[in-house]
Amino acid sequence: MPAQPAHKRILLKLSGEALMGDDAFGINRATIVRMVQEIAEVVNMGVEVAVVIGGGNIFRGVAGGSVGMDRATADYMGMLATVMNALALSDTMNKQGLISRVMSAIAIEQVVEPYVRPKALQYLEEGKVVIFAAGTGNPFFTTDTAAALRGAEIGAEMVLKATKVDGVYSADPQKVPSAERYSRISFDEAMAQNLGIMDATAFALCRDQKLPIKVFSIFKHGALKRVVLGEDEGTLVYA
Ligand SMILES: Nc1ncnc2c1ncn2[C@@H]1O[C@H](COP(=O)(O)OP(=O)(O)O)[C@@H](O)[C@H]1O
Ligand SMILES: O=c1ccn([C@@H]2O[C@H](COP(=O)(O)OP(=O)(O)O)[C@@H](O)[C@H]2O)c(=O)[nH]1
Repeated sequence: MPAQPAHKRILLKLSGEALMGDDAFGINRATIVRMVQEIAEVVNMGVEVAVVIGGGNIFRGVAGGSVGMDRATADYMGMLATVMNALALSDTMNKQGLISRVMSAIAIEQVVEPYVRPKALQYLEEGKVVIFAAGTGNPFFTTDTAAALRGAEIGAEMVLKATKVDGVYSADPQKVPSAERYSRISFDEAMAQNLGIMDATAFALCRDQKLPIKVFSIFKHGALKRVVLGEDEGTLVYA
């Protein structure tokens, strides 16, 4: 008998920057195709998958703000960047035989449908992949917070944060090579140590809702499937 998934419904957060692959910016075709193949594997196991996609490969509000732009304006540009990524992801999914629907937190109806919670739940029950675009719809937030928010709203059993590093470390591993990886850490410990893997708003929301987070590498082949099967992969952040 094939292995059974440990989770029925998950919220997958895909880092925008991971979509760049080895490119300097934008969306790397081979990278997005490979990501979709990994997602298809878990969808085909019967897991209901919702995705929150970032936008850092195209635009980051903090970067715009730092060069003198009004921060809120820069953040709206960042949200629009996530819509572009969502459309690219959805297109790639549909070409690979998955059925996906993009829902936006900001009104942009000629392009994608608005986020309506019951509709999102219906799509998930029908086995469609729902891609949440435009983050939370508010400036000064991140797509990590959107992942926590939407994860809680749809009753996901876990938030899966697919990123460039393979877990939560004692310090940023890209800056401190000697940092050690945790196999599990509580929200309180992660927040007390100010670990930069996720912003505090996202951590706090997940902690309050008792929604665990699994941090793992999007570049590691088969990692998503192993997380869904409940195998030892990445770092578990628990309440
Ligand atoms: N304690 C830590 N453990 C792991 N990664 C960390 C830590 N502190 C900072 N980071 C950094 O956080 C990044 C992941 O955050 P993420 O928000 O997914 O990136 P992005 O902003 O591209 O989406 C990693 O690239 C890593 O360098
Ligand atoms: O609820 C949100 C989500 C995102 N953003 C903006 O969109 C950008 C891209 O999102 P993020 O940086 O979270 O993407 P990732 O780190 O995953 O690439 C952010 O920098 C913000 O400027 C925002 O203003 N509100």
